[in-house]
Amino acid sequence: MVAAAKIPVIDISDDANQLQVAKDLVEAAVEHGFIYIKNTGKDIPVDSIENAFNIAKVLFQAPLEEKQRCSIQHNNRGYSGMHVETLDAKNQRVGDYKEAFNIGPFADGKPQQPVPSNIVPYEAQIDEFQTYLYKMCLKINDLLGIGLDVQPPDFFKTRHLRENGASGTMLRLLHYPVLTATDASEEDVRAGAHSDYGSITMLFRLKGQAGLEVQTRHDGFAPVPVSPPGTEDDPAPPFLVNIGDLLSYWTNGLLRSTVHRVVFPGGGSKSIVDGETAAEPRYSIAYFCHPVGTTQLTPVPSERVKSYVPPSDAGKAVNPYSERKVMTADEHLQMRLRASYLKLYNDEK
Ligand SMILES: O=C(O)CCC(=O)C(=O)O
Ligand SMILES: [Fe+2]
Repeated sequence: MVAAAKIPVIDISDDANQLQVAKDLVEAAVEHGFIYIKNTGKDIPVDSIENAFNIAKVLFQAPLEEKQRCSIQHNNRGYSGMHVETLDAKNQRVGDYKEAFNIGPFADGKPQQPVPSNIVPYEAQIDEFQTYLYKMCLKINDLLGIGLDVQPPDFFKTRHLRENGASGTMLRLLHYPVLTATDASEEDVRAGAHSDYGSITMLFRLKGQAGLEVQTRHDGFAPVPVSPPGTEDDPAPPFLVNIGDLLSYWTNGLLRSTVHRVVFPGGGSKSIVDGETAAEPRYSIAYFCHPVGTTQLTPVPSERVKSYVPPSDAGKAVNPYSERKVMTADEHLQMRLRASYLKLYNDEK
């Protein structure tokens, strides 16, 4: 049995205990950058998550031409096919072995982008799921502000409110097919090592489906089980929250943005946890939260952030985008998208 990554499990559903929960969340964000959020079914109904996975399965079964009709655009919405995105451009010679569909916010119950016709009947369910995710994004941002004693404590939350302006927030459905003998290449990775771009990411996975690994402080990678000990009997596996580069940058590096990847586990250094397999297609759903695009990323008003001095041995753990120069949330996102979608941007120069 391999050693799983050490990531705390936190229950944020108990509002009576808010201050302690907020402090625990911040400590986990400083220490690990990844947090399991216990899934009690209270904030996000289990049905809604199951529906979303079923919709993803339907969507990816659409004919390739139909998915390509909805190809990803500069607004970061739409379909990206196999090998199109390269999350670790410095080290990968082949793009990621995955396909993905990015869905932006709906307006009046309707997507504001082309979607494959086979998911049109499910638009109401997608809209509802996105609403739960948006509320959860606000709740976690609220807790982080309280736990960090930002002034005012709702600083992060108000900067994520839709009514304050458009943002890069995105729902992403992901499909990682099984590596077939004919396609197989030594160079294939499901998702190259990367840190996320935004403020926080919420990640949903299916029981038994291996693949996600996080970088440890010793420069190795450790698997992240879908169902860590103590959550086996919950209505659904916990979801993961991880800190993205923007929030790390915004807090002068205090909150940790952790490098992670998705592998074909089972061989060599790519270990697998008991009860999980890579023998079936893998699906995951990510919700990338971003503050309103015009937000200036000057360090957040918190004494703890102000007095934070990064450890001198931080080395690679320091986010490569943390060099301080003021930019907006939108500029930060554009910088990262250009690096990941080389072809989309280069073809149009
Ligand atoms: O599929 C996963 O488990 C992780 C995906 C991921 O890290 C990403 O899309 O940023
Ligand atoms: Fe990621």
